[in-house]
Amino acid sequence: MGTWIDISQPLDEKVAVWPGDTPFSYKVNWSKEESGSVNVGQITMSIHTGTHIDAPFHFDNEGKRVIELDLNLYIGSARVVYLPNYTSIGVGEISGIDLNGITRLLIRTDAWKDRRVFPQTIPHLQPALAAYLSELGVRLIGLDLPSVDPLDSKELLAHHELASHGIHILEGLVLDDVLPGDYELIALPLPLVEADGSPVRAVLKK
Ligand SMILES: Nc1ccccc1C(=O)C[C@H](N)C(=O)O
Ligand SMILES: [Zn+2]
Ligand SMILES: [Zn+2]
Repeated sequence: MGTWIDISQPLDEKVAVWPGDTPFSYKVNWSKEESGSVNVGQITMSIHTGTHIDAPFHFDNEGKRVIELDLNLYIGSARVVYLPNYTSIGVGEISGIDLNGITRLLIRTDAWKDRRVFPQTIPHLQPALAAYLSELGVRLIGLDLPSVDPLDSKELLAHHELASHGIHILEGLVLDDVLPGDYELIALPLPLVEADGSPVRAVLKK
């Protein structure tokens, strides 16, 4: 008890990338031999790769950028719930689970089986879940999936409904070995001033 566990996807060239989006790359751009002192690396990636948060600017031109988001959303108590085998998750699917007093909700679906391959289809969040969760006090929702909407959605109804109810989005978690229950979460975004999202190192402690 009391040790932090990593619930983040490793970032290397094998990480699954949204179809058509920028591949991940890391390279030593200035080697120790060249610089005379140090290896200096460079990363290139889409922000929506691996474990990351969405800022509202991702889906709303008037929405907040990463730097404007309240850090307190991404640190603190979180409840993990297990909802496997659904094609979508809405009030009906979640209403049997006690969420009273929960600020941060992490949903383990186990639906993204091989995380090295971008999924064909995922369970999505039903937009009406946003109002239900915000009524309970939820401010952050995290999933073990690359999106909260269907992968082919252009309207991104769940993204918009969550944002309009003050619920922030954390995607691409690794919850394979995480049992339902209460934890401490840290999943801090980088201080990216203009960005539409940020990779995070997400960790949990019982
Ligand atoms: N990277 C993309 C490239 C093209 C189109 C969508 C995406 C997304 O990332 C959308 C997804 N719903 C997301 O928020 O992570
Ligand atoms: Zn995203
Ligand atoms: Zn998203």
